[in-house]
Amino acid sequence: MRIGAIEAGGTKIVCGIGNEQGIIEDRVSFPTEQPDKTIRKMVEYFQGKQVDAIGIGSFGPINIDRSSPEYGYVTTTPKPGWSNYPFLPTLQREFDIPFGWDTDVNAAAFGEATWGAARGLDSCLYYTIGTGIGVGVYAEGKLVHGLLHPEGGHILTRRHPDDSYEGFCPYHGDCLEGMAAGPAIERRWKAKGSELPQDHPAWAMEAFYIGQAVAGSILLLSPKKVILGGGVMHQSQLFPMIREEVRRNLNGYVSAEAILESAIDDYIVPPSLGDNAGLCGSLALGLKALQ
Ligand SMILES: Nc1ncnc2c1ncn2[C@@H]1O[C@H](COP(=O)(O)OP(=O)(O)OP(=O)(O)O)[C@@H](O)[C@H]1O
Ligand SMILES: [Zn+2]
Repeated sequence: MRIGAIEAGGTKIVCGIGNEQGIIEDRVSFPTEQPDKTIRKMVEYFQGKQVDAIGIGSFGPINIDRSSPEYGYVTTTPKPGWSNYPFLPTLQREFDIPFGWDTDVNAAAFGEATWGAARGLDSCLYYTIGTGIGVGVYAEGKLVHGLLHPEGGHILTRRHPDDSYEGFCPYHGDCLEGMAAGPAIERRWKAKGSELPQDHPAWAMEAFYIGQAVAGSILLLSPKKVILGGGVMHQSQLFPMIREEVRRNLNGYVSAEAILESAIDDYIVPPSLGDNAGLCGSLALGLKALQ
C-alpha cells in the first residue's frame, strides 16, 4: 500500500509517501507560501504517484467538524492568504481518494501511538514546543476534537517569581505559549535558545513553565505517555528538569507508578519517531482514512 502524507506547518510543508508499517519511502519539503501556490506544489508532488489515501496534519486553527460545510478549512490564522481557506476541499477536487485530516499535533500524537513512543497504549499527549506550542490529545483510543480542537498551548500558567517578561501571545500575553515557546526564550534572554549554554538559567525557567502545563494536563487527562517534541526540546537537558518540575507540582498526589522518580524517565519522553513524528502522524491519518 502507498499512503501519502502531508505535514503542513506554518513555515514549511513536508509531503511524503509511506507504507502501512510507518516507513517513509520518499519526502520533499518546501516553504509555506500563499495557499494556491503551496497547494499546487502538493498536487504536483502526488500526481502520478498512485497513492491509496492521503493524510494531512495541519497547522491551525482548522475545522475538523465533519458535519460543517467548512470541514477541512483553515479558519482564523493570521497567516497571509490562509484565513478561511478550503485546504482539504481543494485537494479533494484533485484526487478522488480517502483523506485523513486533523491538527498537526493530533497527527503527531496518533503517529506516536501507532508506531512510536506510545505504541500499544490507548492514550498519550503530544506537545510541540517550537515557534508556538501545541498539544495533541489521544484518549481512550481516539483523537480528541471536542468543540473545535484542544488548544493546550494557550493554557494559563503561574508566573515564575523571577520572571518579568510580559509574554508574546497576542491573545493572552503570558499564557504557556507566550512564556515558553521559542520566541519567548529569544525575547526574554535576547538570544536564540539554540545559542544559550546548557547551564543558562533560561532552561530552569523553561522547565518551570512546561512542567506546570504537563502536570496540569496529567491531572486533567491522565495520559499514559507524555511526548515532548519541537525545536526547543532539542535541548535535551530540559527533559530531567521538566520531569522534576512535574513531580514537584504533583507533589505525590497522583499515585501512578509512571510518575515515581524511578519510572518517570520512561513516561515523559521525546518523540521516538524523532523528526519524522509529524510526517508519520499524517501517514497514520491517511491509513486510518482507508479503514
Ligand atoms: N536547538 C534548539 N534549542 C533551542 N531552541 C531551538 C532549537 N532549535 C530550534 N529552536 C527554537 O524552536 C523554534 C522553532 O521550532 P520548530 O523547529 O519546532 O519549528 P516550527 O515548525 O517553526 O514550529 P511550530 O511547530 O511551532 O510551527 C524557534 O523559536 C527556535 O528558536
Ligand atoms: Zn495564548
